[in-house]
Amino acid sequence: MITLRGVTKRFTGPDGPLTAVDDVDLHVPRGSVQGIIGFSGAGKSTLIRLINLLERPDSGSVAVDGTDLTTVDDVELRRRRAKIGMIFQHFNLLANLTAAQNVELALRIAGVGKAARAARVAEALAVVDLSDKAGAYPAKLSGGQQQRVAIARALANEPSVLLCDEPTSAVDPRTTVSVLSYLKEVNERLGITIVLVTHEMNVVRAIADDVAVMDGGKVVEHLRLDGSPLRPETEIAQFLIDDRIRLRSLEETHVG
Ligand SMILES: Nc1ncnc2c1ncn2[C@@H]1O[C@H](COP(=O)(O)OP(=O)(O)OP(=O)(O)O)[C@@H](O)[C@H]1O
Repeated sequence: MITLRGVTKRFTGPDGPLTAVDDVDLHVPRGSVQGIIGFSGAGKSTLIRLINLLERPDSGSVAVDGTDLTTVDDVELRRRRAKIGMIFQHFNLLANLTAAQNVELALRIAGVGKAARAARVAEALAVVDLSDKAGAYPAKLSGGQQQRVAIARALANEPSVLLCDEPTSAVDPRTTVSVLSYLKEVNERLGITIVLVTHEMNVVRAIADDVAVMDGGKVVEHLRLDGSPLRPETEIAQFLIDDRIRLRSLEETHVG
């Protein structure tokens, strides 16, 4: 469960101060998938990075699983962060490590003992159906496979929350479907709460329960994806749900 209250983040940009995230409230129930959508510069990446305190808010509170992360000391923050996985647009795998070693490194950093690591690596790679690629280096993997290794790396530490910052922006539409299907599986099978940032409505529509629409650092609207017709009120939401890129059904899962 994630609860942001009155969260604001300011930066100093080339043209002076700017408010990237402006007094945002957001509640993500445990086990749900929260989409965050908006145009470039809306504040989406900053908002998701505020959830694990990669960015520290100037004001407001950020509670994950009941603890306000802005109030804990560095040791506790590190412990809490280990339970918040993150995946990125460009996968961020280390090129000189195999898939298994990339996953293992995350466990080593989190202080997991050698004996437990091998089993956890094998389990995490199995979740994303990459057991047969454990010894492969990233350069030998497709974009979709690399993102699945990144998902496995995030899962290895048994997180309660998985933050996904544009996880499908660097892959083709077919691979997008595959990555989304694994994320959905992670959510449903492991009960992990997911926050997913994207600028494509079709990506969130495929898996999210609720979409926060951002504009100018604010959440301007929520769209519930409960099967009922969407009735966007703001112009920005109306524009964003105007599907320009159609994804094939998630039923065609586990490809790419
Ligand atoms: N570290 C930083 N220093 C200065 N300005 C920043 C920093 N990070 C973000 N910004 C600015 O904050 C605003 C919001 O950026 P953010 O990356 O959160 O938007 P976004 O919606 O994720 O955009 P995109 O889809 O392009 O990634 C932008 O104006 C951006 O230039």
